[in-house]
Amino acid sequence: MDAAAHYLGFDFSTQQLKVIAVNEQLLVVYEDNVHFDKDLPEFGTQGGVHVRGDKLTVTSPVLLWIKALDCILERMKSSGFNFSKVKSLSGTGQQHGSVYWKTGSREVLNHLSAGQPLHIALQTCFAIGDSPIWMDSSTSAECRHLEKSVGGAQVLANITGSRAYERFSGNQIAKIYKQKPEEYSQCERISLVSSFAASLFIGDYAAIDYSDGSGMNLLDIHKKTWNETCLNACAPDLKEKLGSAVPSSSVLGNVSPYYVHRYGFSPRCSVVAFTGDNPASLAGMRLEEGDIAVSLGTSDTLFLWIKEPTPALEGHIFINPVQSQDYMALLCFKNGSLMREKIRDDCSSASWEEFSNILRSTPPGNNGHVGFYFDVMEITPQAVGIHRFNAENQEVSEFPKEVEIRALVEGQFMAKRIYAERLGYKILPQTKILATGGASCNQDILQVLSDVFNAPVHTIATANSACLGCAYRAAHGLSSLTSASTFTHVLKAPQHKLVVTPRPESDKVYQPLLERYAECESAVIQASKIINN
Ligand SMILES: Nc1ncnc2c1ncn2[C@@H]1O[C@H](COP(=O)(O)OP(=O)(O)O)[C@@H](O)[C@H]1O
Ligand SMILES: O=C(CO)[C@@H](O)[C@H](O)COP(=O)(O)O
Repeated sequence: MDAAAHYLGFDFSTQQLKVIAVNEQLLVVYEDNVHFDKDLPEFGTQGGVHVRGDKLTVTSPVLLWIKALDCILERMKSSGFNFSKVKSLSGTGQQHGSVYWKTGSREVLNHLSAGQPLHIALQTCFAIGDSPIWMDSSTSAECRHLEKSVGGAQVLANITGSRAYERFSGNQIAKIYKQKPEEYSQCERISLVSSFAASLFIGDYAAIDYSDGSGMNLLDIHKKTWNETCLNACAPDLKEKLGSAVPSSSVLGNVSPYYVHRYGFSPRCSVVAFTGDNPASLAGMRLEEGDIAVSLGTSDTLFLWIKEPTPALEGHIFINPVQSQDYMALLCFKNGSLMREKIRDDCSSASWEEFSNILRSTPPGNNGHVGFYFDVMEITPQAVGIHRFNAENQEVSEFPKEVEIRALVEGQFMAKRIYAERLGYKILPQTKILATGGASCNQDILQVLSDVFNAPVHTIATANSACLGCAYRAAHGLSSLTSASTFTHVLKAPQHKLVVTPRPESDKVYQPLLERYAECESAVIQASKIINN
């Protein structure tokens, strides 16, 4: 690799846009973020999103993401960042969100003028200004229709890696087509958040990559092509609007002249396909066989690198973002950081420090108290509401504050272990948990994770593994142009750091509690079904 080269990774996540630059030794040399609520208050988002009146529909303004890119690049420029050193860049976006480009927008993208910020140049380019995002759960009817069209939920999972999920883009597109047929027909290209962001950099429509494309309920994860039955079940002319999918390490082209003239990028700076934030984290965490990654971002996710896909009715299989002949398994829990923040505000004076002190001073196992905290309709499992059980399995209406905090954190991690084991994952003596995402800086939360899984927890130098993974992917994608496409130089990046090990006797405490948690969970799922019907 070139001694003076830099590689950039961008992360268009739910609450913020982040950027990381690494040097030729893959060490981080620049890091920044634009926080949507705080830095761009004119869009009026909360946690980066707008939750609509029905509480099921959740969107984000597409121009917010574009203005955030203008902001972060301007800040880099003001800080003296030397864009001409950037040999390649890549990026990632929150998964499943979809962007609807109006007919004629390709022309606008092709002819961006360096004198104008992107959010002004592109302000009329979208047929739908509020993009549906991963937190949306308003498409149950579309999901049932899609499953029926292919012969059932398991058949759909066998083809696309997942049964129909409300947030998956195919079902979101189907809803847009049904509710806004005019806007749908005005649209010449549909992007994912990741490929939309890549389009901004190449000044043209960027292809969807295999890995993020696996989160749409449309891509055949074995053949790596769009499945015609799924496309037709969702909306007409969808194949043309999506374009072809490409391997995640593809080089899409060079940055558009816009970036050369406005920011001083080299005209030879390559853009490597953008992917979903969880696939990007997998690349950033450098998972090895037997390891399990837990991302504690806006959502909590758990993922593994797998060779043989066995799609199930819970969880997802995506095409692997590093080796496209392999796969990754993923479980997503919607009530992650925002739920923890809510309980922190109610029970520990809005202070993470106090929250941590309470976790430290309460006993593992919480004297038998277990809780389920689903502020919004959960994905895994499909259930809603707050449910608390005492040691006798009786549902109670309140817990003391310190019991509440431990019940929340233990419950979140017990659910992760139970669902990972149902997917066939086995915790072995050599198992490592690799933690990332905003909450992975909290050692007391990680101690509970370690105790519940009875395995050590490691982190990498930054909690932003998705963003870092994209800087690595930028370097990897470029090297694949000149040499064999391996990820080996990335494996030389700084190693993981051991943060916590399980406390003695953890297994004795949590084995019986896990069984009780699963029993109580069945009652909670049942109660949610009754409320919904
Ligand atoms: N000290 C802390 N303890 C627990 N959680 C934290 C702490 N610091 C930040 N967080 C959580 O990290 C979340 C943001 O995580 P991040 O991975 O950056 O999100 P995303 O990439 O989804 O935008 C915040 O919502 C916050 O709740
Ligand atoms: O829906 C999923 C994964 O299937 C979410 O994990 C989104 O990809 C959002 O990610 P974060 O903003 O929480 O990192």
